[in-house]
Amino acid sequence: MSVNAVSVGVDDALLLPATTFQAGPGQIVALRGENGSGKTTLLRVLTGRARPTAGTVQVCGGPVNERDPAFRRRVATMIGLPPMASDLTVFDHVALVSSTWEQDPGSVESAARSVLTEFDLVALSTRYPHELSSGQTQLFGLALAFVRPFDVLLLDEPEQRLDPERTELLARAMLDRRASGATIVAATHSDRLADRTADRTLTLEARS
Ligand SMILES: Nc1ncnc2c1ncn2[C@@H]1O[C@H](COP(=O)(O)OP(=O)(O)OP(=O)(O)O)[C@@H](O)[C@H]1O
Repeated sequence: MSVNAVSVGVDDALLLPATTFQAGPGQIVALRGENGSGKTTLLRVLTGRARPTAGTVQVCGGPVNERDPAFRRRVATMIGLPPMASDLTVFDHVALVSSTWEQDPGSVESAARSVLTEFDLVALSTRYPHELSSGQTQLFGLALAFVRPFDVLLLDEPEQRLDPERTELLARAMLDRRASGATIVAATHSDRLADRTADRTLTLEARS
């Protein structure tokens, strides 16, 4: 991933000041900075949900294009909670996402069970989304991001609503995917998560 002098502006507002960084396979970058410094905007640029006003971006060696299935196959994101179907259980959702990306249909159920175990959600497998606490909902969203294969994972404050034990589950899941060669960029306000996982920190400077 290569970000070169990328900035984002809307009318007179500067959402992201000029930012440059690189991240390779097997690296975790913690994106730090105070509220409003541009972390989510940078993640949105990396997913293709926002266009840079200036600068260049490459993800997985090519241009960013959310509409390209090959790009989406390689890049997973969790920016806010994903939409959820009120009449599908936690297990149904996770299996549905897994089945979208898993080449071998016979592996879907085991992949779903594995990620539910990883995020301590097995006991909640048969619940509906509206039957989860806020922290459990966050874990559920994370399970939907982590159940699928990816080369690049973009996370926006993934530690939100999590207690220290569940934050540790998240850290372990991130380190596990890093060990498999993934590049992870995580915007976070958690010193604990950054200290535990990050190879590098990129701090966006606040504007006056
Ligand atoms: N559509 C918009 N028009 C103008 N300014 C915007 C717009 N969207 C976001 N901003 C501004 O862009 C700046 C960066 O927002 P962004 O959400 O990227 O910050 P952040 O670092 O993720 O903040 P937080 O830590 O609060 O999540 C903020 O000052 C925000 O008010």
